[in-house]
Amino acid sequence: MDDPPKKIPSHDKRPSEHAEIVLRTEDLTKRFDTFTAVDQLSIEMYRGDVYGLLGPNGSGKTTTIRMLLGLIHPTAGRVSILNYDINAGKQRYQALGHVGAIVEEPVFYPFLTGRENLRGVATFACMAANAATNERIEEVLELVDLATSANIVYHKYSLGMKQRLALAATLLHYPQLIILDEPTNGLDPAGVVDVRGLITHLAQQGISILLSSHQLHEIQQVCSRVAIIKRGKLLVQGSVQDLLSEKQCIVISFPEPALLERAELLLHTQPQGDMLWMRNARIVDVEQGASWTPPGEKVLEIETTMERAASVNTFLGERGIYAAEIRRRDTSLEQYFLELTGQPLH
Ligand SMILES: Nc1ncnc2c1ncn2[C@@H]1O[C@H](COP(=O)(O)OP(=O)(O)OP(=O)(O)O)[C@@H](O)[C@H]1O
Repeated sequence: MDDPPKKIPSHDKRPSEHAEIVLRTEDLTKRFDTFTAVDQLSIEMYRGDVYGLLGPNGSGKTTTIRMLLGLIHPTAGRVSILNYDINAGKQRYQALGHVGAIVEEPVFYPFLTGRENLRGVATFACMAANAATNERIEEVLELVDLATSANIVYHKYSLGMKQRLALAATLLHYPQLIILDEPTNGLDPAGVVDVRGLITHLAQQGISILLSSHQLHEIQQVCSRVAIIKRGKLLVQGSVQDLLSEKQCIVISFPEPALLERAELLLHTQPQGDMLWMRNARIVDVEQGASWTPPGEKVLEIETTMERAASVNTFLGERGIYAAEIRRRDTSLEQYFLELTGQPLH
Protein backbone atom coordinates (compact mmCIF):
# COMPACT_ATOMS: atom_id res chain seq x y z
CA MET A 1 0.00 0.00 0.00
CA ASP A 2 1.12 3.56 -0.70
CA ASP A 3 2.37 5.70 2.18
CA PRO A 4 -0.07 8.41 3.17
CA PRO A 5 0.95 11.61 1.40
CA LYS A 6 3.20 13.81 3.51
CA LYS A 7 2.85 17.53 3.58
CA ILE A 8 6.11 18.71 2.11
CA PRO A 9 7.16 22.31 2.64
CA SER A 10 8.43 24.20 -0.38
CA HIS A 11 12.13 24.99 -0.14
CA ASP A 12 12.98 26.20 -3.53
CA LYS A 13 14.40 29.65 -4.01
CA ARG A 14 15.52 31.11 -7.30
CA PRO A 15 19.24 31.91 -6.85
CA SER A 16 18.66 35.39 -8.28
CA GLU A 17 15.98 37.18 -10.21
CA HIS A 18 18.11 36.94 -13.33
CA ALA A 19 19.09 33.28 -12.99
CA GLU A 20 18.53 31.68 -16.37
CA ILE A 21 16.47 28.50 -16.47
CA VAL A 22 18.32 25.96 -18.61
CA LEU A 23 15.87 23.11 -18.11
CA ARG A 24 12.27 22.98 -17.00
CA THR A 25 9.67 20.23 -16.77
CA GLU A 26 6.02 20.99 -16.25
CA ASP A 27 3.72 18.26 -14.97
CA LEU A 28 5.85 15.72 -16.79
CA THR A 29 4.17 12.32 -16.69
CA LYS A 30 4.95 8.89 -18.12
CA ARG A 31 2.61 5.94 -17.87
CA PHE A 32 3.45 2.42 -19.01
CA ASP A 33 -0.01 0.89 -19.47
CA THR A 34 -1.62 1.49 -16.11
CA PHE A 35 1.65 2.04 -14.22
CA THR A 36 2.71 5.65 -13.65
CA ALA A 37 6.52 5.79 -13.63
CA VAL A 38 6.76 9.61 -13.58
CA ASP A 39 3.91 11.57 -12.07
CA GLN A 40 3.40 15.28 -12.78
CA LEU A 41 7.03 16.16 -12.22
CA SER A 42 7.79 19.88 -12.31
CA ILE A 43 11.43 20.83 -11.83
CA GLU A 44 13.64 23.75 -12.77
CA MET A 45 17.35 23.86 -13.28
CA TYR A 46 19.31 27.14 -13.41
CA ARG A 47 22.45 27.92 -15.37
CA GLY A 48 25.49 26.81 -13.38
CA ASP A 49 23.59 24.26 -11.31
CA VAL A 50 24.98 20.84 -10.59
CA TYR A 51 21.52 19.41 -10.18
CA GLY A 52 20.91 16.02 -8.60
CA LEU A 53 17.84 14.02 -9.54
CA LEU A 54 17.74 11.70 -6.55
CA GLY A 55 15.55 8.81 -5.60
CA PRO A 56 15.52 5.12 -4.74
CA ASN A 57 15.80 2.38 -7.37
CA GLY A 58 12.75 2.38 -9.60
CA SER A 59 11.64 5.89 -8.62
CA GLY A 60 11.59 7.11 -12.23
CA LYS A 61 14.98 8.81 -12.69
CA THR A 62 15.97 7.08 -15.93
CA THR A 63 12.47 7.44 -17.36
CA THR A 64 12.63 11.18 -16.59
CA ILE A 65 16.06 11.53 -18.20
CA ARG A 66 14.89 9.66 -21.29
CA MET A 67 12.02 12.14 -21.60
CA LEU A 68 14.38 15.09 -21.08
CA LEU A 69 16.39 13.89 -24.06
CA GLY A 70 13.38 13.13 -26.24
CA LEU A 71 14.22 9.40 -26.26
CA ILE A 72 10.69 8.56 -25.11
CA HIS A 73 7.56 10.60 -25.44
CA PRO A 74 5.81 11.83 -22.27
CA THR A 75 2.23 10.75 -21.66
CA ALA A 76 1.57 14.31 -20.51
CA GLY A 77 3.46 17.44 -19.59
CA ARG A 78 6.28 19.38 -21.15
CA VAL A 79 10.08 19.56 -21.21
CA SER A 80 11.96 22.66 -22.27
CA ILE A 81 15.70 23.02 -22.57
CA LEU A 82 17.07 26.54 -23.08
CA ASN A 83 13.48 27.52 -23.84
CA TYR A 84 13.15 25.02 -26.69
CA ASP A 85 10.31 22.53 -26.41
CA ILE A 86 11.91 19.11 -26.66
CA ASN A 87 8.82 17.57 -28.23
CA ALA A 88 8.19 20.25 -30.84
CA GLY A 89 9.72 19.28 -34.19
CA LYS A 90 12.71 21.45 -35.07
CA GLN A 91 13.03 22.83 -31.53
CA ARG A 92 14.16 19.39 -30.35
CA TYR A 93 17.30 19.59 -32.52
CA GLN A 94 17.96 23.17 -31.47
CA ALA A 95 17.76 22.07 -27.82
CA LEU A 96 19.75 18.88 -28.17
CA GLY A 97 22.51 20.70 -30.05
CA HIS A 98 23.41 22.25 -26.68
CA VAL A 99 23.18 19.04 -24.67
CA GLY A 100 25.66 16.25 -23.98
CA ALA A 101 24.41 13.08 -22.29
CA ILE A 102 25.45 9.69 -21.02
CA VAL A 103 22.36 7.57 -20.50
CA GLU A 104 23.37 4.06 -21.39
CA GLU A 105 26.82 2.55 -21.12
CA PRO A 106 28.82 4.25 -23.86
CA VAL A 107 30.17 2.02 -26.61
CA PHE A 108 33.79 2.50 -27.63
CA TYR A 109 36.10 0.35 -29.74
CA PRO A 110 38.15 -1.73 -27.30
CA PHE A 111 41.29 -1.93 -29.44
CA LEU A 112 41.42 1.75 -30.39
CA THR A 113 43.06 4.29 -28.10
CA GLY A 114 41.12 6.94 -26.20
CA ARG A 115 42.15 9.58 -28.74
CA GLU A 116 41.22 7.39 -31.73
CA ASN A 117 37.84 6.66 -30.18
CA LEU A 118 37.18 10.40 -29.79
CA ARG A 119 38.12 10.91 -33.46
CA GLY A 120 35.51 8.25 -34.29
CA VAL A 121 32.88 10.03 -32.19
CA ALA A 122 33.70 13.37 -33.87
CA THR A 123 33.32 11.79 -37.33
CA PHE A 124 30.04 10.20 -36.29
CA ALA A 125 28.83 13.61 -35.05
CA CYS A 126 29.69 15.08 -38.50
CA MET A 127 32.48 17.26 -37.11
CA ALA A 128 34.90 18.12 -39.91
CA ALA A 129 38.17 16.17 -39.94
CA ASN A 130 40.31 19.27 -39.59
CA ALA A 131 42.74 21.02 -37.28
CA ALA A 132 39.95 22.64 -35.23
CA THR A 133 38.40 19.25 -34.46
CA ASN A 134 41.80 17.79 -33.57
CA GLU A 135 42.41 20.75 -31.29
CA ARG A 136 39.02 20.22 -29.62
CA ILE A 137 39.83 16.53 -29.08
CA GLU A 138 43.07 17.50 -27.33
CA GLU A 139 41.17 20.11 -25.26
CA VAL A 140 38.56 17.65 -24.00
CA LEU A 141 41.23 15.02 -23.28
CA GLU A 142 42.96 17.64 -21.16
CA LEU A 143 39.67 18.63 -19.49
CA VAL A 144 38.93 15.07 -18.36
CA ASP A 145 42.54 14.48 -17.41
CA LEU A 146 43.18 11.77 -20.00
CA ALA A 147 45.79 13.63 -22.07
CA THR A 148 48.62 11.45 -20.80
CA SER A 149 46.60 8.24 -21.29
CA ALA A 150 45.18 9.14 -24.70
CA ASN A 151 47.42 6.63 -26.52
CA ILE A 152 46.38 3.69 -24.36
CA VAL A 153 43.86 1.29 -25.88
CA TYR A 154 40.37 1.55 -24.44
CA HIS A 155 40.12 -1.97 -23.01
CA LYS A 156 43.08 -1.21 -20.75
CA TYR A 157 41.30 1.79 -19.17
CA SER A 158 39.97 1.55 -15.62
CA LEU A 159 36.21 2.05 -15.15
CA GLY A 160 36.84 5.61 -13.97
CA MET A 161 38.93 6.34 -17.09
CA LYS A 162 36.19 4.85 -19.30
CA GLN A 163 33.65 7.12 -17.66
CA ARG A 164 35.93 10.12 -18.18
CA LEU A 165 36.36 9.23 -21.86
CA ALA A 166 32.57 9.06 -22.18
CA LEU A 167 32.39 12.54 -20.67
CA ALA A 168 35.07 13.75 -23.08
CA ALA A 169 32.93 12.48 -25.96
CA THR A 170 29.89 14.40 -24.72
CA LEU A 171 31.98 17.57 -24.44
CA LEU A 172 33.22 17.60 -28.04
CA HIS A 173 30.43 19.84 -29.33
CA TYR A 174 30.68 22.43 -26.51
CA PRO A 175 27.40 21.55 -24.72
CA GLN A 176 25.89 24.03 -22.27
CA LEU A 177 24.10 21.27 -20.39
CA ILE A 178 25.29 17.76 -19.60
CA ILE A 179 22.90 15.03 -18.45
CA LEU A 180 24.34 11.97 -16.74
CA ASP A 181 22.36 8.94 -15.61
CA GLU A 182 24.01 7.41 -12.51
CA PRO A 183 27.54 8.56 -13.48
CA THR A 184 29.20 6.87 -10.52
CA ASN A 185 27.42 3.54 -10.83
CA GLY A 186 29.79 0.58 -10.67
CA LEU A 187 32.86 2.72 -9.98
CA ASP A 188 35.27 1.92 -7.18
CA PRO A 189 35.77 4.64 -4.52
CA ALA A 190 38.74 6.12 -6.42
CA GLY A 191 36.65 6.24 -9.60
CA VAL A 192 33.82 7.96 -7.73
CA VAL A 193 36.20 10.62 -6.42
CA ASP A 194 37.56 11.04 -9.96
CA VAL A 195 34.17 11.56 -11.57
CA ARG A 196 32.99 13.82 -8.76
CA GLY A 197 36.08 16.00 -9.16
CA LEU A 198 35.49 16.15 -12.88
CA ILE A 199 31.85 17.19 -12.47
CA THR A 200 32.92 20.03 -10.17
CA HIS A 201 35.61 21.03 -12.67
CA LEU A 202 33.13 21.09 -15.58
CA ALA A 203 30.68 23.16 -13.52
CA GLN A 204 33.49 25.65 -12.89
CA GLN A 205 33.85 25.96 -16.68
CA GLY A 206 30.24 27.20 -16.79
CA ILE A 207 28.58 23.94 -17.89
CA SER A 208 25.28 23.09 -16.17
CA ILE A 209 25.06 19.47 -15.12
CA LEU A 210 22.08 17.27 -14.29
CA LEU A 211 22.87 13.89 -12.83
CA SER A 212 20.77 11.13 -11.36
CA SER A 213 21.72 8.96 -8.45
CA HIS A 214 20.46 6.79 -5.64
CA GLN A 215 23.74 7.33 -3.74
CA LEU A 216 22.83 10.38 -1.72
CA HIS A 217 26.10 10.54 0.21
CA GLU A 218 28.08 10.67 -3.04
CA ILE A 219 25.90 13.38 -4.45
CA GLN A 220 25.65 15.64 -1.45
CA GLN A 221 29.24 16.73 -2.02
CA VAL A 222 28.87 17.66 -5.65
CA CYS A 223 25.35 19.04 -6.19
CA SER A 224 24.25 22.61 -5.64
CA ARG A 225 20.54 21.79 -6.00
CA VAL A 226 18.56 18.58 -5.87
CA ALA A 227 15.14 17.14 -6.56
CA ILE A 228 14.20 14.11 -4.49
CA ILE A 229 11.66 11.85 -6.15
CA LYS A 230 9.87 8.75 -5.00
CA ARG A 231 7.50 6.60 -7.04
CA GLY A 232 7.72 9.15 -9.81
CA LYS A 233 6.57 12.06 -7.65
CA LEU A 234 8.60 15.07 -6.60
CA LEU A 235 9.03 15.13 -2.83
CA VAL A 236 11.20 18.18 -2.57
CA GLN A 237 13.40 20.45 -4.67
CA GLY A 238 15.88 23.00 -3.44
CA SER A 239 19.46 23.96 -2.74
CA VAL A 240 21.34 21.31 -0.76
CA GLN A 241 22.45 23.96 1.70
CA ASP A 242 18.89 25.17 2.36
CA LEU A 243 17.50 21.66 2.74
CA LEU A 244 20.16 20.62 5.19
CA SER A 245 20.27 23.80 7.26
CA GLU A 246 16.55 23.42 7.86
CA LYS A 247 17.28 20.13 9.64
CA GLN A 248 20.15 21.41 11.78
CA CYS A 249 20.30 20.01 15.29
CA ILE A 250 22.34 20.52 18.40
CA VAL A 251 23.25 17.54 20.52
CA ILE A 252 23.84 17.88 24.26
CA SER A 253 25.44 15.27 26.48
CA PHE A 254 25.32 15.30 30.28
CA PRO A 255 27.62 13.86 32.93
CA GLU A 256 24.80 11.69 34.32
CA PRO A 257 21.52 10.19 32.95
CA ALA A 258 19.32 11.86 35.57
CA LEU A 259 20.36 15.32 34.30
CA LEU A 260 19.49 14.29 30.76
CA GLU A 261 15.95 13.32 31.74
CA ARG A 262 15.47 16.47 33.80
CA ALA A 263 16.63 18.58 30.87
CA GLU A 264 14.25 16.87 28.47
CA LEU A 265 11.30 17.25 30.83
CA LEU A 266 12.12 20.89 31.41
CA LEU A 267 12.31 21.68 27.71
CA HIS A 268 9.08 19.82 26.98
CA THR A 269 7.09 21.43 29.75
CA GLN A 270 8.21 25.01 29.09
CA PRO A 271 5.38 27.39 28.26
CA GLN A 272 5.39 28.18 24.57
CA GLY A 273 6.23 31.57 23.14
CA ASP A 274 9.88 32.47 23.09
CA MET A 275 10.80 28.87 23.87
CA LEU A 276 8.92 27.41 20.92
CA TRP A 277 12.15 26.39 19.23
CA MET A 278 12.97 24.11 22.16
CA ARG A 279 9.90 21.95 21.76
CA ASN A 280 11.58 19.39 19.56
CA ALA A 281 13.92 18.18 22.29
CA ARG A 282 14.25 14.40 22.36
CA ILE A 283 16.56 11.79 23.80
CA VAL A 284 18.48 9.84 21.15
CA ASP A 285 21.24 7.24 21.03
CA VAL A 286 24.75 8.45 20.32
CA GLU A 287 25.82 7.40 16.84
CA GLN A 288 29.14 5.69 16.26
CA GLY A 289 31.96 8.22 16.16
CA ALA A 290 29.58 11.15 16.54
CA SER A 291 30.89 12.41 19.86
CA TRP A 292 33.34 11.66 22.64
CA THR A 293 30.29 10.26 24.46
CA PRO A 294 30.45 6.47 23.96
CA PRO A 295 28.15 5.06 21.24
CA GLY A 296 24.90 3.62 22.64
CA GLU A 297 24.68 6.23 25.41
CA LYS A 298 21.88 8.76 25.36
CA VAL A 299 22.09 12.44 24.47
CA LEU A 300 19.55 15.22 24.09
CA GLU A 301 18.88 16.38 20.55
CA ILE A 302 17.17 19.68 19.78
CA GLU A 303 16.16 20.81 16.31
CA THR A 304 17.74 24.23 16.28
CA THR A 305 20.82 26.04 15.03
CA MET A 306 24.18 26.21 16.77
CA GLU A 307 23.56 29.94 17.37
CA ARG A 308 20.92 28.90 19.92
CA ALA A 309 23.37 26.68 21.81
CA ALA A 310 24.43 29.42 24.24
CA SER A 311 20.79 30.22 25.13
CA VAL A 312 20.03 26.55 25.74
CA ASN A 313 23.12 26.22 27.90
CA THR A 314 22.24 29.31 29.96
CA PHE A 315 18.62 28.18 30.30
CA LEU A 316 19.65 24.76 31.62
CA GLY A 317 22.49 26.10 33.77
CA GLU A 318 20.15 28.54 35.52
CA ARG A 319 18.12 25.50 36.59
CA GLY A 320 21.11 23.57 37.87
CA ILE A 321 21.47 21.30 34.85
CA TYR A 322 24.99 21.46 33.49
CA ALA A 323 25.89 20.04 30.10
CA ALA A 324 29.11 18.14 29.49
CA GLU A 325 29.23 18.89 25.76
CA ILE A 326 27.16 20.72 23.16
CA ARG A 327 27.86 20.22 19.47
CA ARG A 328 26.22 20.56 16.10
CA ARG A 329 24.79 17.55 14.31
CA ASP A 330 24.99 18.01 10.56
CA THR A 331 22.24 16.33 8.63
CA SER A 332 23.11 14.34 5.53
CA LEU A 333 20.85 14.04 2.49
CA GLU A 334 20.44 10.41 3.50
CA GLN A 335 19.04 11.46 6.92
CA TYR A 336 16.99 14.17 5.24
CA PHE A 337 15.40 11.58 2.97
CA LEU A 338 14.69 9.33 5.94
CA GLU A 339 12.99 12.14 7.84
CA LEU A 340 11.05 13.22 4.76
CA THR A 341 9.70 9.82 3.85
CA GLY A 342 9.99 7.84 7.08
CA GLN A 343 11.99 5.24 5.14
CA PRO A 344 15.66 4.78 4.32
CA LEU A 345 16.54 5.20 0.66
CA HIS A 346 17.59 1.57 0.21
N1 LIG B 1 9.50 0.41 -20.74
C1 LIG B 1 8.95 0.20 -19.54
N2 LIG B 1 7.80 -0.53 -19.42
C2 LIG B 1 7.23 -0.73 -18.22
N3 LIG B 1 7.72 -0.26 -17.05
C3 LIG B 1 8.87 0.46 -17.11
C4 LIG B 1 9.53 0.72 -18.35
N4 LIG B 1 10.63 1.48 -18.07
C5 LIG B 1 10.65 1.66 -16.74
N5 LIG B 1 9.59 1.05 -16.17
C6 LIG B 1 9.25 1.03 -14.73
O1 LIG B 1 9.19 2.38 -14.28
C7 LIG B 1 9.72 2.50 -12.97
C8 LIG B 1 10.79 3.56 -12.96
O2 LIG B 1 11.92 3.04 -13.65
P1 LIG B 1 13.25 3.88 -13.85
O3 LIG B 1 14.23 3.02 -14.58
O4 LIG B 1 12.91 5.18 -14.44
O5 LIG B 1 13.70 4.10 -12.35
P2 LIG B 1 15.10 4.60 -11.78
O6 LIG B 1 14.78 5.57 -10.69
O7 LIG B 1 15.98 5.08 -12.88
O8 LIG B 1 15.68 3.29 -11.14
P3 LIG B 1 17.22 2.80 -10.99
O9 LIG B 1 17.85 3.65 -9.93
O10 LIG B 1 17.05 1.38 -10.57
O11 LIG B 1 17.87 2.95 -12.35
C9 LIG B 1 10.20 1.12 -12.57
O12 LIG B 1 9.21 0.50 -11.79
C10 LIG B 1 10.36 0.40 -13.90
O13 LIG B 1 10.16 -0.98 -13.75
